[in-house]
Amino acid sequence: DTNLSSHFVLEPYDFLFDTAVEAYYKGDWLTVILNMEKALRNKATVRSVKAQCRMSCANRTSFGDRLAGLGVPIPGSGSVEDLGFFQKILKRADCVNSCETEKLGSPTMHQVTGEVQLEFSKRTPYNYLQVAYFKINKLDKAVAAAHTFYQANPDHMEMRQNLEYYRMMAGVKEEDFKDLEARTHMSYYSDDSFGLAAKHFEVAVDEYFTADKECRALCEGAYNYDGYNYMEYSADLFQAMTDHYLQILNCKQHCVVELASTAGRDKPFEDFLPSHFNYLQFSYYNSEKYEQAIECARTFLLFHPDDEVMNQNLAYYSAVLGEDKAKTISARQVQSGVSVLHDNIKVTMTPQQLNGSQRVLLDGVISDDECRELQRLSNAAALKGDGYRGRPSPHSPSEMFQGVTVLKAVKLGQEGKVPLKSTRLFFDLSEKVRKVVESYFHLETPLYFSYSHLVCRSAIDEKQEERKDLSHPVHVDNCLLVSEINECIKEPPAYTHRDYSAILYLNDDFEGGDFIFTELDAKTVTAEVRPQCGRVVGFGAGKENPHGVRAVTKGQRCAVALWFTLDPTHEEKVRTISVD
Ligand SMILES: O=C(O)CCC(=O)C(=O)O
Ligand SMILES: [Fe+2]
Repeated sequence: DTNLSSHFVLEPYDFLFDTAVEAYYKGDWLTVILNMEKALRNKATVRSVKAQCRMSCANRTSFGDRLAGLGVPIPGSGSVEDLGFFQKILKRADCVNSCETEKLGSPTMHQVTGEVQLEFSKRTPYNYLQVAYFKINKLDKAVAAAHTFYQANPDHMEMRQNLEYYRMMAGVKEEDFKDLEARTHMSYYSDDSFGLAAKHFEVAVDEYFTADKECRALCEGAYNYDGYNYMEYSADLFQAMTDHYLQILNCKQHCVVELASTAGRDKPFEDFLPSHFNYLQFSYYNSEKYEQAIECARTFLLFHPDDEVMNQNLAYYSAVLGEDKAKTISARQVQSGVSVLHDNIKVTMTPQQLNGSQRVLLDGVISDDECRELQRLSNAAALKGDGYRGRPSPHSPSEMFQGVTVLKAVKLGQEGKVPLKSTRLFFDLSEKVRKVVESYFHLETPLYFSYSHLVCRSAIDEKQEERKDLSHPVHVDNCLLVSEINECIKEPPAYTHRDYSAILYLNDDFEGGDFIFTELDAKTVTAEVRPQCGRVVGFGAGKENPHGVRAVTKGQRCAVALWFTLDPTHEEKVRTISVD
């Protein structure tokens, strides 16, 4: 074997960690330090090599976001288009594998147990290091290790006392209290950072995008299923690959939350990226750089178009700079997947215009092509799944009803019964709606899917005469409406964990079918929404929003009904396949 590099093996960090812990109990402080420091270094190396390999392999086997090919179905195994796509995934996995092997030794050597992962995420190594440094009189390092550990364990009394003790010691300096694990894109972000100079926030925004790219790259590549590699995975290969692909998608979607989270805080920062632009515009305003302030204000408004304060700021900066000049300055290009409120999404009606609270009507959320594809998916699923054109409606004898959940769509995709591309679109577009709703209502914590349902209702032509009923009776999504007494009972069997709802409409070529909001009496209509492609009605799922659907008297009405929860334990099954 002439390939020397293939013999290189980076020492696995779990092994180093164990060695250090063993040495700790023998009081061999130098061995603790040597091995623990190396464990931390090697863990970081594994992560960055993985990110680099995935990024460079993604560039070499790029398939962008489009699936290429002809889309000719092969019975029972997806379509040619899906297979071409997965061939590329396999090629990429191969590339990632050899890249990692070259730089780390066999990648399987660096797989660690969940327990070890947990120790590192709780920053336990710094607890050991703190003692060891202290014992050999490396005070500055002991302080930094203690501080680093404490950031992730703010309830740790002993470390708090240690820190107080260090603070009083001679020779300890303020700058010794540093967080050795601070993520660069976080380092300027704290509650008192308003006074900081704009250039710090510029750096933070850049670093955010770098971290985002890295997080997404880490989602790619060869995954293991409980320790098994792809090729040994016992399930059908096609299914293995689709599972994998969904994991990647899911993993990438969690990057936004991941990037806004930090050790020692149980919640992610609210609205992480938009906040950066808020700080930035404020800093530019302070230094009278109005052009930049306008740019940042506009960028912030991409996320929160109706934010009153920011709109006022923008008006003020524009007046100072001159309206004509201000008009020529546009928002910064924020990478897709990070910014969700594109210019083409518009708030058509605010809660006030809809005569209620926690209600919004948005337009332009998805395109005409996307609407058509989802409607096709619904019809294909009805054909392949539950018999032609669905079943009698559970709500009205005058309509037929067909529904497909994401889980069902994924299954049909895996069985080759509907194009996987459409399944992905269902997945992606519902995610887009989720982000838009989360962002519009300025939620403090992430919104999780609890159920997603693509639903079409079709009028039965011969049953429309004398019709008085609704297509969907007035109800509340998270409690049982008793309209006779104007009450809503929030108890099972109602889906009490639902916190927000959104309906994404796909078409308008039918008669009837308007969405209505009512009072708790289920009679007094407070607002009406005419469905159309790309329109979303989003609302709180509680008793403030009783709603229903008027009779569909001709044609087919299709919509994606999405229910969200703030409680991660109720996250929808298909979206929670865990990774890493
Ligand atoms: O399709 C609609 O417009 C609303 C449906 C609805 O409210 C529901 O399914 O809970
Ligand atoms: Fe509903």
